[in-house]
Formats: sequence, structure tokens, C-alpha cells
Amino acid sequence: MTAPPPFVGLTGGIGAGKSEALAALGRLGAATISTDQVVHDLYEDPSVRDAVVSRWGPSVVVEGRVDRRAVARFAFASDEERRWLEQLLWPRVGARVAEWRAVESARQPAPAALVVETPLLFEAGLEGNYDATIAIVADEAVREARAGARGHEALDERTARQLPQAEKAARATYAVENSGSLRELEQELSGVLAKLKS
Ligand SMILES: CC(C)(COP(=O)(O)OP(=O)(O)OC[C@H]1O[C@@H](n2cnc3c(N)ncnc32)[C@H](O)[C@@H]1O)[C@@H](O)C(=O)NCCC(=O)NCCS
Ligand SMILES: Nc1ncnc2c1ncn2[C@@H]1O[C@H](COP(=O)(O)OP(=O)(O)OP(=O)(O)O)[C@@H](O)[C@H]1O
Repeated sequence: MTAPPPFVGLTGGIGAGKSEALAALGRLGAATISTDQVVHDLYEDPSVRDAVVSRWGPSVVVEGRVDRRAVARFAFASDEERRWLEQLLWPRVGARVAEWRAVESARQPAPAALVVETPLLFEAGLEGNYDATIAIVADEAVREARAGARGHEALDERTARQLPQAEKAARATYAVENSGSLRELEQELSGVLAKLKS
């Protein structure tokens, strides 16, 4: 019986390139899931929609759908509100990732790795769940410019809730630099996958 594929947590600062790294790992043969995407899907769940409406009022729903910009304004207004939202969503995200892992672990041929993009991996103390962790890091000016271009609501508050890039890099099994081209990023990640398989 062959060993299951390594279960890998992928993290990094806002705009460092986590989503591009996840896409590259997918092209390289890993099965991938983004917890940001899982959260976006959860806002379609009526129980989640009702919970945020009860907390913050009807203005968080626009044309029947949760408006994430409005949610971000309320959630990052204080630690208490942010914690409330995280406590609502994180257990549901954990359940969805566990389901996904069970399906992907049984897939034949086996993926090269099972990779979960988790922005708050270290902040949430999740590193012990994984066989290995990868931190994507970029020069601070590059990361800030990329993050700024996304136009995230409450960008400073999100950043303040996260560990600095250097700390994420120091804690991760592998730190991958993404200040160059996407092709260079994919090459670096190909090297990491080879190490994970060995
Ligand atoms: C606040 C929300 C509505 C904003 O949605 P939006 O589409 O604008 O951003 P998106 O979800 O794509 O996240 C972009 C980035 O913001 C950062 N971010 C998201 N949530 C948080 C948080 N709770 N603390 C710090 N940074 C965060 C991450 O770096 C993430 O990659 C949404 O991010 C959310 O519901 N967050 C709370 C749940 C959570 O903690 N998610 C993180 C992954 S489990
Ligand atoms: N090596 C690169 N070369 C050029 N553009 C890049 C590179 N890496 C990332 N980008 C671009 O920078 C932006 C942010 O990258 P990405 O979405 O992968 O980061 P992220 O860490 O997932 O961000 P967020 O925290 O906002 O979810 C995107 O527009 C992406 O295409």
C-alpha cells in the first residue's frame, strides 16, 4: 500500500502570491483547495447569510447575496466583530477541507500532494495539521503594491491581524520567494514538490 499524498498548508502575506502559487501547484499535479474560496462559497449558505444579517443588519446583503465588502467593514471594525466572524466560519471551513481531503486522498492516480491555501495558517495555530507548510513571500514593496491593487476593503486591519512575512517564512517548512516572474515561481514550487515526494 502506497503512502497517501503529503497534506500541505500554503500561506503567505496579503498579495504575496498564494493564489498564483496554488494555481502553479495544480498545474504541477497537486490537488488544491483555497480556504478563501471556501469562505466565498459559504456565503451562499443560507445559515451563514442569516447569521451575518442578524449580527450586522440587512445592509450586508445586496440583491440577495452577501456583500463581502460590507462584511469586511463590519468584521474589521473591532477584534470582537472579527473574532465573531472567524468563529462562525472556521469550523465550517475545517469541515469542508476534511471532506475534500477524504475525496482527494482516495483518488487514483494519487495527486502529487494535497495543498490547502490558508492565509491564517500560523495565526490560527494550524501548522500541526499538515505534513509540511509552504510560505510564499515577496519583497515587501512588491507585496504591498500587489495587495493595494486588489482594492481590498480594510487592508490595513487585515494586515495587522497577520504575522509579518519574515515570521511566516521562518515558521514554514519551505519559504518560496515570489518577487520575480510567474515562471520562476512555478520552477521554485516544482523543486518543493520534488522534496515533498522524496
Ligand atoms: C472579510 C471577508 C468577507 C472579505 O472578503 P474578500 O472577498 O474581500 O477577501 P478574501 O476573502 O478574498 O480574502 C483576501 C485576503 O484577505 C485576508 N483575510 C481574510 N480574512 C482575514 C482575517 N480574518 N484576518 C486577516 N486577514 C484576512 C487574507 O490574506 C485573504 O487571502 C472574508 O475574507 C471573510 O469572510 N474572512 C473571514 C474568514 C477568514 O478568516 N478567512 C480566512 C481564510 S479561512
Ligand atoms: N510572480 C508574479 N508576477 C506577476 N504578477 C504576480 C506574481 N505573483 C502574483 N502576481 C499578481 O499579484 C496579485 C496578487 O497575487 P495572488 O492573488 O496570487 O496573491 P494572494 O496572496 O493570493 O493575495 P490575497 O491575499 O489578496 O488573496 C494577482 O493579481 C497576481 O496575478
